[in-house]
Amino acid sequence: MVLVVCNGQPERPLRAALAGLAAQARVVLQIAPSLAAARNILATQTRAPRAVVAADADTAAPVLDLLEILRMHGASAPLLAAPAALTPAEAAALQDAGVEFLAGVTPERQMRSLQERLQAAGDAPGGRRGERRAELSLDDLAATGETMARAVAQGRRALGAGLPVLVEGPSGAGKLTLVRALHAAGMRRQRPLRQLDAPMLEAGLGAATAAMGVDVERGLINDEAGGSLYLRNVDRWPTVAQAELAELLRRRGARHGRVAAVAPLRIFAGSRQPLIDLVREGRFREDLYYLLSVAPLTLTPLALRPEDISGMAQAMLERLRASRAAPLQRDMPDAFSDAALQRLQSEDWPGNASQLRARVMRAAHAAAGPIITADHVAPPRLANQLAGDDEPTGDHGFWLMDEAAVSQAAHAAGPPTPCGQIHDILDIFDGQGDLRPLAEIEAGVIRFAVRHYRGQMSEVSRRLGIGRSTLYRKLKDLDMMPERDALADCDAARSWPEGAAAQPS
Ligand SMILES: Nc1ncnc2c1ncn2[C@@H]1O[C@H](COP(=O)(O)OP(=O)(O)OP(=O)(O)O)[C@@H](O)[C@H]1O
Repeated sequence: MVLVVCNGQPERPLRAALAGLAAQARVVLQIAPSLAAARNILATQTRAPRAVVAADADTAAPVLDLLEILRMHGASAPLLAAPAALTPAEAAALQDAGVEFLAGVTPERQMRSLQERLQAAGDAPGGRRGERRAELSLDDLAATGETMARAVAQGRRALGAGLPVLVEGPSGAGKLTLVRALHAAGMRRQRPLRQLDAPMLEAGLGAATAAMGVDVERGLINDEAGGSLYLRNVDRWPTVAQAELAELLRRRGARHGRVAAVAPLRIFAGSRQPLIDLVREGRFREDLYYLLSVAPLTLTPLALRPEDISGMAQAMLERLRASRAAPLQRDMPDAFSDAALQRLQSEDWPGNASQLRARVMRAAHAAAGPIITADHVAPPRLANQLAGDDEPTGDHGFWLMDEAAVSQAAHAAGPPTPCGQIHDILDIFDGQGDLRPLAEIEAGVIRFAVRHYRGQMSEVSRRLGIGRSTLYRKLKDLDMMPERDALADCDAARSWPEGAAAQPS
């Protein structure tokens, strides 16, 4: 699915170009005529978009706002835009944010550029092509806050012992950033850090590693690939791939025995959910869990570690400055006011570090002087609306090419708080005033309960009076598994144990 965000219903030339794209590239397009509509689609879709297009944004601000919404929902899809009039500073701000530019001045040419981009992305599933790499070192990370400092210290110990490292934490918490820094600090830094992600594994582990140019046997068992391998989102790996990986790691262990510390390939794994919970629920192989979790590190949600926020925001700003050419740095702020930092610390950050980064970029762009003030870091106007500060705009319509998504999104359209209100979700009547089928009402109740109890599945199952396995089966039937479901994502922060610090390795 490609999400196309417009300012109002698209004009005729854009509509024609979109129709052409849908037909030629055979992609499902979802058109959101406002940022609020885009947010609703992201909150209700079970499949992440392949790409997001800010179709008629002329300036940098709405594109950066959209980026923040994407980060809030843990969407790592590339964001593409074709703003007509940008100052060099605005262009640099968008580039820093990883926004890609569509070529051409006409909608038709721009959509052709999008089509080429989608084709080019076909060989990089799961990759984050839109994200510019400006690595943070372990020292940089350790300086950002207590939780990070603890995780870094434990990570360093694991590096020294040559142990596989499992990093757990919700979407956008900084797992990959930590893994990159650990890789860069280790003995294998001259060799690449490769990533294997769940979407790459549909055809099995062998096919996925072959696509990376690595033979499973030689690369992963005999370690000829060298460098590091990051097993991203292992909590979402298909069962077959879990079995293949467990077998490979066992054979690798048998081969290297106790000399794993000097083996040329280091294994990292990342999980958005506490893996042990999945083991208990029978959704993750126990043997694989023990193979991967020799040195577990936990990055709790940002909301649970407000002491990390100012250090992270400063680090993000510094990195942003460093990534710009010297003449452009002069126009950039270089510090936050105390009030700005306090404001950042007072927010919930459901999208964690990803969302914070998007906000910092937006603030750096908005600030005219050397200091970022509290006003600059205020949530985008849309966030205020969603938090109920403004009147609802009523602008939640969709012009969609996917019928299922229309009805799904229409159900959740316009929740006045980020977690919705009961009448938005539990409408037992259809548009004609007739009762909805029981299955639909039940789906609404489950959806509401997941939101209401902030993704805490044990609480949801207790309150609904059903077992956890029944709950998970129903979620699966409804295509609402928590990790895929932005409803739970909305409060993923609370599904992690409060105050859970990084575990000793
Ligand atoms: N300690 C930090 N300091 C500065 N920036 C950070 C820090 N941690 C994360 N970031 C930034 O936040 C963003 C999200 O981080 P990252 O991709 O590492 O999250 P993740 O937990 O791996 O996400 P996902 O679960 O979606 O894969 C990145 O842009 C990264 O640069």
